[in-house]
Amino acid sequence: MSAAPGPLVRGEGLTRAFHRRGGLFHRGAPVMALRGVDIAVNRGEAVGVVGESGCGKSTLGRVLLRLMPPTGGRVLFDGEDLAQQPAAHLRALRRRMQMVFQDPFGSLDPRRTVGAQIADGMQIHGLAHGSGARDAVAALLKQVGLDPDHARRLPHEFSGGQRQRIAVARALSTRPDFIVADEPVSALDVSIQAQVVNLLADLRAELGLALLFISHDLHVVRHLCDRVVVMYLGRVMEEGPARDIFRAPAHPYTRALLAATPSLRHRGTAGAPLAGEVPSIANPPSGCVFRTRCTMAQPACAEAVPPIEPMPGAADRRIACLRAAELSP
Ligand SMILES: Nc1ncnc2c1ncn2[C@@H]1O[C@H](COP(=O)(O)OP(=O)(O)OP(=O)(O)O)[C@@H](O)[C@H]1O
Repeated sequence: MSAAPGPLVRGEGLTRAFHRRGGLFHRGAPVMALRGVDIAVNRGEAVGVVGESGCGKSTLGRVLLRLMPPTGGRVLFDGEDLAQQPAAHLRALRRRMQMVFQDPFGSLDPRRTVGAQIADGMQIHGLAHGSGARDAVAALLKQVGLDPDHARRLPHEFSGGQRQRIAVARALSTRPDFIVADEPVSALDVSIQAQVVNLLADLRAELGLALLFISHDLHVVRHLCDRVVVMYLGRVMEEGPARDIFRAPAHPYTRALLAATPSLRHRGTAGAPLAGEVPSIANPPSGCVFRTRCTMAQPACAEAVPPIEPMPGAADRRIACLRAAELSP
């Protein structure tokens, strides 16, 4: 397996527009779900993506896996630009990247046994057939904490947590290096969320997987992730080691997000909780998109989009704020 230097996955200047229908002859202004997002995920690293609903987290995950193409920018997987690959090579790269979706009920075919569904990826990619595939399915079920004999059952015979384990087994079936988990536990009972999170954490450590973990739940992100990317209205506001960001959030948006989670507040660093509604993503504020809710906004914030840059005094963190120098931890 090749191992180009640099991150396993890199998104550069990613934009993604969605066109809305605006009547028979008129197309409404596009929704820009991503606006110039740069992101890197290193081998074996877990990166959390957080931000309020609609800020572009799922779109980012899908674009990185090329489940949808970006409308601008590019995605490099192991150093290779996904948009430039011939179909056969793209398929080979795809084997190495998988997704676990939020809804364990909708993501499995109700009419096929879970074993058959777990075996699909192995067969498509020529990894195992026949009894080899059956053995591999049994091993995967065991690896995710299920009885190997369950391969013969249909999805409706399982609970939500068990189905999400099956979805994880299916994602692992192609022996990926990179998994995007999009809110993988938010549809589950609170009582079993931790079990599935712990399963993902264990598998990541055991298999050396890189993980993009999309979540509203900051506690889970703190528990699971090495790094955090904070998004707002299609842009990255702040990024850095999870430990540092949770200990000392810098961007006013990150501070406000953490302040909304009382158990994550830290004396001296918590800002005011978020006030007001998220502006429409179809018509975001000029300049810094967060300025209309920011307690530190100045007139200059309306004029230009602040670039995301290394934070003064913390080279492994990046922040998009005109007042970054005042915010350094
Ligand atoms: N297929 C689509 N067609 C049109 N608009 C879309 C599509 N997918 C996403 N959007 C829009 O893009 C924006 C970002 O959506 P996205 O699902 O990426 O956000 P999110 O942060 O994952 O939200 P949530 O936390 O609610 O899942 C939203 O305004 C959404 O309505």
